[in-house]
Amino acid sequence: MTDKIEIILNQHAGNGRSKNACRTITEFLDKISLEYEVHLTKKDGDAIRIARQLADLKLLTSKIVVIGGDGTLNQAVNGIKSSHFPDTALGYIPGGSGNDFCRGIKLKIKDPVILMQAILSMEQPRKIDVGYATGENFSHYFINNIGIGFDANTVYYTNHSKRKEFLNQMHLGTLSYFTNLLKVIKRQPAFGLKVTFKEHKKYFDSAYIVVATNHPYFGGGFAIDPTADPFNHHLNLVVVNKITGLTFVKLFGRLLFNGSHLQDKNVWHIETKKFTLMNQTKQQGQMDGEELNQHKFALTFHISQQLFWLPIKKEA
Ligand SMILES: Nc1ncnc2c1ncn2[C@@H]1O[C@H](COP(=O)(O)OP(=O)(O)OP(=O)(O)O)[C@@H](O)[C@H]1O
Repeated sequence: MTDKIEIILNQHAGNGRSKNACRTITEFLDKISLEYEVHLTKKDGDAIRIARQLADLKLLTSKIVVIGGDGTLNQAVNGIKSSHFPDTALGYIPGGSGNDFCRGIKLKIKDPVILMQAILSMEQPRKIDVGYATGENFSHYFINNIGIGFDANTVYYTNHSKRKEFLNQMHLGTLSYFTNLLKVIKRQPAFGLKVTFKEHKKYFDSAYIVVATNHPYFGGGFAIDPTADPFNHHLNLVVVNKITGLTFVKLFGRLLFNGSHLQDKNVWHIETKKFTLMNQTKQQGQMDGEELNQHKFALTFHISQQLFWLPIKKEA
């Protein structure tokens, strides 16, 4: 029996989409006379702190529900994992611009109130894979992916572009990503990369796109690895070598059209429980669409799980 909803809201996510979703949900909760409290994020990192504090209260008859984009959900998961009760479940109403996590877990319900009703009716939470990356001064869970190079650079340009807000307002977040993608094609250099997995070491002289991913999607719906599955207790790693001109366009077309880019000679991918990545020159990084800035990353990736109040058929 749920007698209260603790809402973690990032009202800036999705250019107002989260704020609107929260309004309709609180109207619905008022209507059914269910108690709730809205915990607003005011700055970066707030969703970590709020989720941790709520989990530490071990509220047995409340459900915590996040309303925001993938970045806000990422923070809430990290807050739960760093609490004294890391098995605390999280509900989620997507309100971002990309919403890759919900696409990746094949969440069918789009209407926030119907989703809230489904969350309320759930008696048992579902387990879904999340990634976990560690390095020197780095220890984070991620729900979608961590990318080094091309896609991270695209996130960087998208976040710093004046057109993002305009395109988001027009509900064209993916287009915003796409136009910046063209800019990055010109600017992203090739870089050296070392990958270690199982007993193997693999070196790339000219890595270009490097994505460790929990499910197929990045950038608001691009299926970088259509074979990735957020329920199989594995992470996938995709490395694309530097390609230019027509080769790039053709490969990108295959990615959009049928996912056959994975078979191209310039693309390498694995599916495994654990691997390490080291890039030899400083590159931009991204985690669930948030900038990690430029680093020579040395990260070990593991698979982990998080409990969610989300009505999905499959479970990890
Ligand atoms: N009150 C706030 N003001 C400004 N930024 C905030 C606030 N609260 C959280 N943030 C920042 O918002 C970012 C998270 O945005 P989020 O990813 O949830 O939305 P989005 O980018 O619109 O969605 P998506 O990632 O799904 O495209 C984080 O960087 C977080 O620190």
